[in-house]
Amino acid sequence: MPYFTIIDYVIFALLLVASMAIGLYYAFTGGRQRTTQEFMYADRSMKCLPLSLSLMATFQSAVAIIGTPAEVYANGTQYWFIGCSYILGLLIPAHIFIPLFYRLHLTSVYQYLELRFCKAVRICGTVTFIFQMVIYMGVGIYTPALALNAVTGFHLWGAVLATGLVCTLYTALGGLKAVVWTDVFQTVVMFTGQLAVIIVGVHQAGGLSDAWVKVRDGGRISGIDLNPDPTVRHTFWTLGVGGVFLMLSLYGVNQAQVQRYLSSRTEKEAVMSCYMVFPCLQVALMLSCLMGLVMYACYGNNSPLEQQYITSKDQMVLYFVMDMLQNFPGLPGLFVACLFSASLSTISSAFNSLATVTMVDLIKPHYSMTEARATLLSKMLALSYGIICVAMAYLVHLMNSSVLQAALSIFGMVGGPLLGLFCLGIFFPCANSIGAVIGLAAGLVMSFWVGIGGFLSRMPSSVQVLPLNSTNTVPAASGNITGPAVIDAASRPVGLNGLYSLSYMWYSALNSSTVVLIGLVISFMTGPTKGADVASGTVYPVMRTAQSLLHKLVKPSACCTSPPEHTVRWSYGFTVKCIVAWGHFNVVKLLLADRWS
Ligand SMILES: CC(C)(CO)[C@@H](O)C(=O)NCCC(=O)O
Ligand code: NA
Repeated sequence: MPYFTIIDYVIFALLLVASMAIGLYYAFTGGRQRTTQEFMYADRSMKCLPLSLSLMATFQSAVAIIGTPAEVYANGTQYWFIGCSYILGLLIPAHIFIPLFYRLHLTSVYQYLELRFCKAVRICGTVTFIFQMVIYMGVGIYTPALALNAVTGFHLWGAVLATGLVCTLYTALGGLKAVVWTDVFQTVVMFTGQLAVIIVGVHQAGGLSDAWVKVRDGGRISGIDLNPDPTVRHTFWTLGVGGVFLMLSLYGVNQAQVQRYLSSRTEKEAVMSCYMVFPCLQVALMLSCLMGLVMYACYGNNSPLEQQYITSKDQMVLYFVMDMLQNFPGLPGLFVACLFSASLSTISSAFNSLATVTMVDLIKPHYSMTEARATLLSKMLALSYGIICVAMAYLVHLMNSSVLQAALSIFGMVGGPLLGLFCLGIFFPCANSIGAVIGLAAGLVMSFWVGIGGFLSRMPSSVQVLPLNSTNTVPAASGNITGPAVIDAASRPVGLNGLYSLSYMWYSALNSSTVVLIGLVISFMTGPTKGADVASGTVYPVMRTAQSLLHKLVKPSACCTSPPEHTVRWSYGFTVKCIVAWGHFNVVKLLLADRWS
């Protein structure tokens, strides 16, 4: 078993000490974290650069650092096409969600739901968010600790507790300012660690051109896969289009991110920071995909998993690092610091956003209290979520699919319905509160039905039913869940199994459109909201914007004349119905696939 040297331990300890120091700095400077405005929104004075790094770091944890290379090693670079979804996935938040939320001067993104619908919808949204983030936090803290434990024998719960404790302390003491600035520092550590490993790895593989030849001959460079089948795990459509919905749920309506947009000095800077997430995310994606390729260049099909040095794909990256970097004292430590940096920056954002929503959405509306007391309570909340996080890590212990897929499935299963709820409010003025609550519930039911159904139908017992042809035993593909999806005509899933085998990358899209569709149907049945009753600034004028754009394109001089109101409303409604019907047509097709074939 590879081992850690003293320098490695020192580097890892330095990461924790430096993060703690940043937390203490913001606890004793500025307003000393004595108001909720400072604790939750950094006095709404943040600049664009730190915000953009922090925005990226929030959903980039050890899961991505070890999950993405493992994915690329096993199945090639197809996953890289998720980068295409970043374009729309960030442009839409920048131009629709951010201006709308920023101008409402919200205290939490769920306050929007009360403004647009009613208090009950706000509470439903908040509770769903807490549920999502608490599970995700567990995955985030457990992943690096487990990998470290499996590969070096480092104490599992020691690592969980050390990171959990440090992270809780600096979040509770330093507030959002500390969270953002530790994110910046941790992002630098993260990129440096990955880059160092890639450079040394390429060197070990015999240089750049040798490495390239190996990955190319090993078939790891995937061309664009335009297969429209929604059950294939990774194609251009599942990643590039399904991914947009995933990105919207994370970068458009997630409290952790909206909190950062709201804490910027100006609306323009909030939009800019969202734009700047694009290059940062692309760099992060590139580094982790390259890491997978370098691993392949070094091991070929002879993976340490194959040779049973390790027991799961998720231990591969760390094993690779320890294996290749034995002769570079300090580098293994740097990579472990990189792994934990990624996770610290994620769970600190989770603590802070959870403390914020619990305070702002669940406690403050019901109990009046002084500012000092509210701030103290927020800090206590951050602390309690730290404890919950460690407890969740224990639960995640029980999950057993690739961590990357697990995390992205959570985003789709719980974040998807939330995205649908916000879209229902923002794009459909006719939606009412009853529609919103029932729509959200329907979305969650759909999500757990498909998500858990999919999970169960992929369990070993049902796998045996499939014909055992030679394609099922590709060496790099361990297990049926993550193997190259070779679905031939005979084993193509039909009926309900068709729905269960839907690619997890579509979860967000399916669940958010379910919320919108059911929300609209219920709203029309119970009496749609009248245009005049909708609070101002809470809906986005889709048709108005589209038509003024069109007018500008067709005849630049006539950009200010808008068509009569009823035409706008009618064509808007019609377009929306067409889009929703088309989406659901595809789901129904999937369900009835057996009858039609
Ligand atoms: C959220 C995305 C998809 C954005 O690329 C990426 O950061 C990712 O794959 N995250 C996985 C979850 C995590 O790293 O915790
Ligand atoms: Na992170």
